[in-house]
Amino acid sequence: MKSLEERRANVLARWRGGLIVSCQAAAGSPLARPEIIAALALTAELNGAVGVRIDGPANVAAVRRVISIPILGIEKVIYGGFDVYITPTFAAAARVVRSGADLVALDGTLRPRPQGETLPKIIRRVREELQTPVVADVATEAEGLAAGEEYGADFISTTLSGYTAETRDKSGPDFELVERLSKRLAHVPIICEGRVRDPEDVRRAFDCGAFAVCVGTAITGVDWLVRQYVAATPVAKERREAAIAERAADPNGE
Ligand SMILES: CC(=O)N[C@H](C=O)[C@@H](O)[C@H](O)[C@H](O)COP(=O)(O)O
Repeated sequence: MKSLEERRANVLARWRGGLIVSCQAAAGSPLARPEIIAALALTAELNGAVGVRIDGPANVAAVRRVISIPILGIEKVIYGGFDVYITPTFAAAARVVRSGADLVALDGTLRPRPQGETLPKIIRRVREELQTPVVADVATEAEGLAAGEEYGADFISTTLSGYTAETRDKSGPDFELVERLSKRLAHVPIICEGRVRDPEDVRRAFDCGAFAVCVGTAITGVDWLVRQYVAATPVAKERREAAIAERAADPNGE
């Protein structure tokens, strides 16, 4: 098994200044199949991406068979009563590492976690017991500083900005968070992730001090992309108008 330091050095050398492509598909999408996720990941590699972000052990294993760039593994698990869902437990992290991930991203907020686990403890266990570097997915500057300075996360990603109670009002990539964290955390690389929609956003993220940029929906979110274009068609407009008219005619209807 490679040591934590070897893995960390490998990713640092290969990811600096590069693009990570998040290859995910929502449950229920016809794209949510390991062989399709693997094809998306290989497409990313062949066209110059330096890494991929992959959800779930079965997808990680399928991707590992076809690419050689580092895989950032996550496992999204929903537990009733908890808001954290990105690799919420040590067991989830262990599953993606066993399936072939080179590093693990996990919820880096201080929100309560299932099974009484805590962020500092999960980060320590992933690094020590799995010898695997950790990316902390954060929403705020305070969370990034805590994860990077106090709990030993190897990388910080702005993934959750816009998706927590405190940051719900944010739209677009959080360039300000990238800038603040990269100034304050000189030794912890910052990944800009979340709502990066075009190449100009990527340039701006690097200008703000990002170490790497991760793009998902704008590249691999085929379901989302089709919906955006459909929404701009006359057919969609007619459907919207018909629905409004139907509700006006029968306000108590289903
Ligand atoms: C908040 C959350 O659950 N983010 C997820 C994390 O894995 C993914 O759903 C995103 O697609 C990913 O972060 C990339 O972002 P975007 O798809 O906006 O480029």
